[in-house]
Amino acid sequence: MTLQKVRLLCNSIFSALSPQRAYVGYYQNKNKNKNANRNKYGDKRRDRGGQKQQQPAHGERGNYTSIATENALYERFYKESNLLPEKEWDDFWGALKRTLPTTFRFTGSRGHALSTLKALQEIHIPHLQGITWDGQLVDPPKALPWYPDNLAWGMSIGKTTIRRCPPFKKFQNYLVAETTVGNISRQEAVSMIPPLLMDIEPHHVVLDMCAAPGSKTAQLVEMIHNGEEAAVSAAAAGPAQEDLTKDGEKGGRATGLVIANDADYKRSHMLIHQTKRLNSPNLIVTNHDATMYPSLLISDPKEENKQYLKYDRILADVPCTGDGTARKNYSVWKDWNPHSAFNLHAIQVRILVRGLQMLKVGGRMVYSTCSMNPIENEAVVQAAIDRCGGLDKVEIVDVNDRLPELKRRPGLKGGWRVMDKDQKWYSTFEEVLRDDEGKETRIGRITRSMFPTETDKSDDDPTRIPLERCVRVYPHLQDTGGFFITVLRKKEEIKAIKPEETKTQRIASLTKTSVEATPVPEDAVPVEETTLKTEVIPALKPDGGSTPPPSSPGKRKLESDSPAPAVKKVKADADPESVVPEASEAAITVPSVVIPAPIPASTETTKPFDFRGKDTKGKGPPPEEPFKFIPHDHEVLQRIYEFYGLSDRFPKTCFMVRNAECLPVRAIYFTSHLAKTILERNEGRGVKFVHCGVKAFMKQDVQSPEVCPWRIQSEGLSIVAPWIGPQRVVHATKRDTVHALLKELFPKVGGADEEQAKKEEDKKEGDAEESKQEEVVDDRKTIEEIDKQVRGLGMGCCILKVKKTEGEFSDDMILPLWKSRYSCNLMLPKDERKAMLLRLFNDTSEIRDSTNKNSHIYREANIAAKKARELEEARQRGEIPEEDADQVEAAEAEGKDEEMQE
Ligand SMILES: C[S@@+](CC[C@H](N)C(=O)[O-])C[C@H]1O[C@@H](n2cnc3c(N)ncnc32)[C@H](O)[C@@H]1O
Repeated sequence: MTLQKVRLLCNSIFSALSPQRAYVGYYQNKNKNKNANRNKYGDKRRDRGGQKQQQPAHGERGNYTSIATENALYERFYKESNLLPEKEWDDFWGALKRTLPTTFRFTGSRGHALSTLKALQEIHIPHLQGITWDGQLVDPPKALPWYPDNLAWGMSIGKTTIRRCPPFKKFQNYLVAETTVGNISRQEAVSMIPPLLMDIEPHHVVLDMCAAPGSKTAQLVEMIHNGEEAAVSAAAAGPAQEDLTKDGEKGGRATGLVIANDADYKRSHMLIHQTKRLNSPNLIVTNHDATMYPSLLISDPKEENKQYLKYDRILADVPCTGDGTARKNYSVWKDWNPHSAFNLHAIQVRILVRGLQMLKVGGRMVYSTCSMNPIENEAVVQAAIDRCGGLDKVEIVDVNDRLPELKRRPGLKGGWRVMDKDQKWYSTFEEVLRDDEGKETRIGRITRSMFPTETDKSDDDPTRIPLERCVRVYPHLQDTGGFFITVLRKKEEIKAIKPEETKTQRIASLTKTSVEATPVPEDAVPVEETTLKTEVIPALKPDGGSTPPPSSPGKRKLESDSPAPAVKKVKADADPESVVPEASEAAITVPSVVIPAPIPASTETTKPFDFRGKDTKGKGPPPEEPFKFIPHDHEVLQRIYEFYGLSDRFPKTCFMVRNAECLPVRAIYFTSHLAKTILERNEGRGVKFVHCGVKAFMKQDVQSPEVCPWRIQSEGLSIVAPWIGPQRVVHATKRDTVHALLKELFPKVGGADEEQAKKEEDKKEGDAEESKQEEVVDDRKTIEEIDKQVRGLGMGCCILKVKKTEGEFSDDMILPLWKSRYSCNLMLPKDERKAMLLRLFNDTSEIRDSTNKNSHIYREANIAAKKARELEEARQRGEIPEEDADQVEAAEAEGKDEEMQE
């Protein structure tokens, strides 16, 4: 296995097992020196009084009773906020201090997820009931009652028990195996809620505005592909005329699209890793500031009446203080303060407003945070609805009847207060103004929109925003983190966005003088306004967007020691191409690209923080490789179609490569029609696309001209497999067949007659060494059910179709197979084989390699693998230019069979 592959595998295992830790890791790196003395929970093992903390038992999950889960201000804030009835306080606070149970979700298509779940329910759960360990009853994992189809589970058992207690140890092996191959994803329970309330259908165009690390994006993508397997199978089996959908996709494929975006360049790449395992051609990843997300062109750029993409569904899982994550995030206890939310409030409102602008009329937008603070929640919803023109334009959807088993509390109708940095409570903005006495210390950070506007309105006042329709989830209700969700529906097109109140205006109301009469130094303004003639997307530069994005807080946790952005005024540069055409638009005010510092003023520095994790003076990220679609009559595509007998109903126009010359040299990717339209129409407009397409075919060196050098890449298997002609398909139904293929590397095909013929041929050629090797006895058995079929196949890549049959398999399966001269081999990594053996056969024994590696059967693969290793080493020494890297990949592919054994 090459170093690069080892690195990639480690990364994906790491992020699959623990997306949250992957995120924390990124920030931990940034703060490496500062945190050098900290333990794995982020504390210094000392409480505030300097006492050494008690260490958790070796191997046990961090127990928050043993580290300082105390922050008097955090406690006071929520106690005095009166979010909950007094009698619930102890439960709430007690839950917040306990370690969060581990929760996980079965991923992939519904059918696939259900079959992985079946193994849990049938093989493991029966053995995990009524077990006592160290004299205590151990809780078995339990399905989260509110999650559909039992596809999400939780467990509170500690690691030591899992390791030592045999039934749990076996269960742990299953969890690790399935997580490694991406069938199970660890995700916090509350974080699974927002996508479930979005009502996504396979034709929807969905935008995930703040998507990294991508656990919710994964849910959205799965929803887009819901039912696709069955639809594609039916279409492939049915007549050609019936499967053309209105959106131009044929063959039952989902026509929708998910665009996942994150403003942080590094985190947008984390997003790619997280979603790659889904192998979706209906996904695009972008890297933009969501407050100014660009309008994407979908009409021909030359057309006069330009059309821009509008979304059926939008998720804004915005950056927030994350104070609902205290059960897993030690920094909340350490760093919480009331003013962290102040700067975030403005960004959150802008993200929500921008989302509502881009939403289709009738479309749904979900706003969520993992904070419990009303300033980041109800206040944001209220302000965004107001800025969009009120309840005529946007309504809050009542989702009380959804997920009936989910325990929740209604949003706050009003009455919340704002605590300033001196820990003083304010009920109205006017009180702040009065207190400020012209010193302008408070109003710089506290804005009018943070206060409730609906408190005094009666329930039947039609102008009252029904904030109680928002959803609050508290830790003690069902042993989760704290979370906030609101579902919004756009009722009418939003023609104008009401301006945010500027600091100038705030000061004007304070001093009771006119706005004009109150000059304010520009560099002291944390939030700017720019009045433009039309609704504008950010200035997109034709350089592919190398302009650094503006600063903003990273994830929900505020980085109190990150360098803060200098507050500066940025010109909102109206690109006429980027304007959303809206009839009768008068002057519309949009926020400029200035984003306030995410941290208290006292820690601000003048050095701008760059999302890319580099100083803005640095070079920035490398430009993304362009996305170029291959002409449908290209000879390479013709060869592929011919070799695999691909149906004419499979689209030839959606294959692309990642090089400016549009040359299929190494990998060919497949995308959906809509993704293609968006990539092509927005080329050169400065939209920062960082990912799209599923690797469908990879080039490799082949010895014989009749073998197609383009093998099907496992990522693209489920996309192309239904359309492959009979000449490259092997059929199986029996459990024994699949078991033998998984269990053994390179099982033999062909009878003794062919073996003998080969030996004689070798002898004739006088290959002494080869003859010597042939003397080694090859005692492998052929696999009866497929032996004849495989013998009849030409060499090269093919697929194994396993059909569900009574008493054998309950689900259909498709697996990649490679036919060599005298053997065949499933092209599956060892981890995947092991997971399947465990899932399908409850078999944990080692994979057999009864082959003689020196025999002629392996010679070709061994040579190729050696060549691949040498080339990779040379590349690492810098002896091979990157443009020749495809040779390395090809050699690797050739040696893939051999690699599977390593
Ligand atoms: C709460 S996290 C999102 C978690 C994600 N939805 C998930 O389920 O995995 C917020 C994300 O917003 C990103 N972010 C912060 N400011 C942003 C902005 N102005 N525009 C877009 N993304 C932003 C952060 O980099 C972070 O990845």
